Amino acid sequence: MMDKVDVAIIGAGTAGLAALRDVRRKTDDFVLINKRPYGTTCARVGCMPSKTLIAAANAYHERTLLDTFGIRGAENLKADIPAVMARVRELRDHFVEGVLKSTEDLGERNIAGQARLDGPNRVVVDGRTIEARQIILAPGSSPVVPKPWQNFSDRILTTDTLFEERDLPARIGVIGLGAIGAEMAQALARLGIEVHGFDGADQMAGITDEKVARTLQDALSKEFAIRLGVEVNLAEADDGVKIEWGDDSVVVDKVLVAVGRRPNVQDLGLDSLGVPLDDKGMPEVDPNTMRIGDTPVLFAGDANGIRPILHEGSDEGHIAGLNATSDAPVRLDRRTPMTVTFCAPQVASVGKSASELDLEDVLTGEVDFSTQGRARTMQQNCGLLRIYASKNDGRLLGAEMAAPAAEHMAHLLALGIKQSLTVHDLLGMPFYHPTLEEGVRSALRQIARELPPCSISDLAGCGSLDVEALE
Ligand SMILES: Cc1cc2nc3c(=O)[nH]c(=O)nc-3n(C[C@H](O)[C@H](O)[C@H](O)COP(=O)(O)OP(=O)(O)OC[C@H]3O[C@@H](n4cnc5c(N)ncnc54)[C@H](O)[C@@H]3O)c2cc1C
Ligand SMILES: NC(=O)c1ccc[n+]([C@@H]2O[C@H](COP(=O)([O-])OP(=O)(O)OC[C@H]3O[C@@H](n4cnc5c(N)ncnc54)[C@H](O)[C@@H]3O)[C@@H](O)[C@H]2O)c1
Repeated sequence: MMDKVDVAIIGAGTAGLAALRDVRRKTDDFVLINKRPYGTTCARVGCMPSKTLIAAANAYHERTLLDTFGIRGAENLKADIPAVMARVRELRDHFVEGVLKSTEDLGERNIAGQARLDGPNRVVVDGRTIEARQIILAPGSSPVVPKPWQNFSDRILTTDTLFEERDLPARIGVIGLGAIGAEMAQALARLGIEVHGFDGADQMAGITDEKVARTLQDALSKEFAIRLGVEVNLAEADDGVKIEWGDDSVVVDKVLVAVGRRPNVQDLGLDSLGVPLDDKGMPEVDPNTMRIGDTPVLFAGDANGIRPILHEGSDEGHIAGLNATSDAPVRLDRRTPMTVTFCAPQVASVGKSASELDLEDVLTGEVDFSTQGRARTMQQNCGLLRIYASKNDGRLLGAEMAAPAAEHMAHLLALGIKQSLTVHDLLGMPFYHPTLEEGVRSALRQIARELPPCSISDLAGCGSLDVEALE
């Protein structure tokens, strides 16, 4: 049987659904093909259940601060892990249900099955061939579990299985301390589990600024064991899994593998497109149109490996949807880069990261949150924020931070970078007292001291009082 449609979308994740929204505005002649399960990585096994678990862990962790606030009796609090996990799933189910509703009116245009390209205008799903004028690929990504570790079967967890656990064991190893590993290792530790975290790299959570990386490592090391720059091996143990590194080892009950995610392209038929593929089997994609070369195929979301985070995947779906339904190419500028990792202190990067700049060649201002007034009142006085600005004109270039409420400061700085603002422009804004944002002002003022002074009639030139309670 051969069907013909205007647009075929492969993948009903965030990118695919964003594409669908734009395609539907122009035509009803489409199909959405999705390999089960439905519900998106974000809602089902990603952003939402992970943040729900983190919220529970942080709520329980607050008890460690209560005595200092003068609030007694915290030692009687207990984390009921089965109840914590049940709430994660309950909320997860709610989020997934909302996603499922968004496609329930598609009828036969919603096809459950694994799609494979058969040339630039054909998709095969369960033996059915569909010819499409334009094809949008959005098949997402999956957790990587190195082959030898797969032998440890149910001792191995990934974020595809973690949230299904009814209870959690006493000892968990977390291998890979990128975004997922840093978030989950700390959450598990805060729930009272003995956590051993490992990463092959020397820095965690994607931080590239060495000073910020060290601050994060010092902070997280107080909560769980961290070994960086190590190569680990797994071995059988009587009562669990032995994690070995160098001459050392530790036995844990389960291991959460968080060493990255791989694009779901293995059986996608990209080789049938007739375009060059790199050594990972990936084609080149124009990030402003999402088109693969001159083909009628657009490639969006985690699977293209460009910016594998949610708002970027959603943008890419939008760009792909526009291009699949317009006669002329639609080129969209991409947003100011921004990432946030939801550990505590939160990690964020905005604009250019330290690794993309020559730090000798830019102005750098920083604030140490250990002595920042508002952070101290809340017992969140831990972290470092570093801002980078151009030596020529003081224009903001980027920032990296491991700081309290970094998610909010990152958005503020992203606005400044997007608007091409200078350090003095930002210092001209109001900074309310006492806020964590006053920390941003301290870092900006440090940079401003390296720049020609602004006019005496400009409040941006107003300096610091150098008094903790007043900054
Ligand atoms: C634990 C975790 C936490 C995260 N936290 C955050 C966060 O806090 N903030 C953030 O920005 N990002 C976060 N992310 C990343 C974010 O979830 C992803 O970037 C986003 O969900 C990717 O969306 P997508 O549409 O590309 O893929 P997906 O949502 O995975 O959708 C792809 C769909 O395609 C289907 N599919 C695959 N192959 C085929 C095929 N051949 N045929 C048909 N269908 C196919 C899949 O089954 C799936 O339904 C997190 C990810 C994880 C795992
Ligand atoms: N808050 C967020 O935005 C958020 C949260 C979770 C996940 N995500 C996204 O999900 C994706 C996957 O996250 P992730 O943390 O799995 O991947 P990642 O690539 O961010 O981190 C993987 C980490 O594993 C380490 N590693 C790789 N192989 C290793 C090995 N054999 N032994 C020890 N360490 C090893 C790497 O050095 C790296 O630090 C990312 O693209 C991320 O952006 C985002």
